Amino acid sequence: MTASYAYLYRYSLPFNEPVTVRGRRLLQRDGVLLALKTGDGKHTAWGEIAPLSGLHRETTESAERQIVETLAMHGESGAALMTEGLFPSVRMGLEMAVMNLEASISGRHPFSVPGESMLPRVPLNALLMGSTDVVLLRAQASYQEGYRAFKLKVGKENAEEAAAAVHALHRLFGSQVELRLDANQSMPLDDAIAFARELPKNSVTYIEEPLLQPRDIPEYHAKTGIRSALDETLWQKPGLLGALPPETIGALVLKPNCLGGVAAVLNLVRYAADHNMQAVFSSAFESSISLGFYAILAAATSVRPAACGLDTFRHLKEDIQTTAFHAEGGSLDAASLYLDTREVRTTNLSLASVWTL
Ligand SMILES: O=C(O)CCC(=O)c1ccccc1C(=O)O
Ligand SMILES: [Mg+2]
Repeated sequence: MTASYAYLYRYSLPFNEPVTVRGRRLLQRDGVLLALKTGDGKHTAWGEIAPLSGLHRETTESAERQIVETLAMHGESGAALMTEGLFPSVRMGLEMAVMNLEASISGRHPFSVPGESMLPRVPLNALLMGSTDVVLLRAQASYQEGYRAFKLKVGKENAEEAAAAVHALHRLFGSQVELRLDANQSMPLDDAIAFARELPKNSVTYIEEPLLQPRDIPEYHAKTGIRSALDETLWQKPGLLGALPPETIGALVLKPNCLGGVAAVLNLVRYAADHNMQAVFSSAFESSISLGFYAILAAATSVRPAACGLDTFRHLKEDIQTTAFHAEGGSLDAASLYLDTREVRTTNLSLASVWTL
C-alpha cells in the first residue's frame, strides 16, 4: 500500500528565548509538515521539512516550492517519489514521511530488524549557552535531572568567558560528566590554539568545529592534543572527512536535515563506528516529529548510543503533538517517543495544500 493523499501544513513555533544561529537572532521556528495518507484513511504519516536560517541554503519558502513541485509531478506521472536532487531538508522530510508510512503499515519502527531486542535509551547532551551564571545554573539543574553530558557553545568573541566556564564546570563535575564544546567554525587557528591552552587538561571530550578552516584540524590536534568533531564540515565539504586523520576526530555530529537524508546519515554512522569516533545525532531545532525520528535512528544504530544533541525541544515554547516530546533522567525512550510522533494536533498548523497522488 502506498500514499494516496498528501497534505502540506506550515507551522510556526515561538522559541522560549531568542536563539542565535551563526549570528542570526531567531524568535521562532518555522517549518513545513508533510502528511501522507493511505487511500483507506487508516494510516497517516508525518515528515518534517524545516530548513534553518543561517544553516541551510534553502529557505522555508523555496523548500515548500520544491516539495510542491515534487508532489505535483508525482500526481501527474504516477512515477515513484524521487528524492535525488532535492534540497537536504526536503529530501529528509520526504524520506521521513515515506518511511513513517511504511512503518505504520507494517506495525514496526522504520529501522527495525527481525529478532530485534529492546531498543536502548538515548542519552542527551544538555545544551549550555549564555553567560557563565546561566550556564552553571543550567548545568547543575541538568545534572540533578540525570544528564551526564554537556555541550557548551563557545565563540571567538567570548573565548575568555568560555574558558572560565569550562574551568568552573570541570571543578563542579570533573569526570562525572562528558563535556563537549561547540565553536561553530568561529576561530582562526591561532585563536583556537590559544583557547585550547586555557582549558584544564583532559576536561573536554572534543570541540565541535573549532576552526574557521577545518582543513587545519590535523595541525590543531598536533598542537593541542584536543580532538575535533565535525558538524558543518560534513555537509559543507563532504570530501574533507576522508582526508582527515581519524585520530584527530572525536565525533561526527549528524544533523539529518542538513546531511540530506537517511542514506547519508547511515554512511556516516558506519564511518564513525569504523574509525573509533562517536556518532552524535543532533537537531537544528526541529519539531518533535523529527526528534522522534532521529531518536529512533540513534537507538537502532547502536546498542549504546552516544549522548545526542536532541535536547533542543526545550527551546520551543509549544509542541505540535498530543504528547509533548520529553526526556526522563537526561535520556530518551526512543520507541515510545517515536509512537508519539503519530499524533499531531493539526489545530496549531495551517493547511497549505492537498494533493492526490
Ligand atoms: O547538538 C546539540 O546539542 C544541539 C543542536 C545545536 O547545537 C545546533 C542547533 C542549531 C544549529 C546549529 C547547532 C550546532 O550544533 O551548531
Ligand atoms: Mg555544531
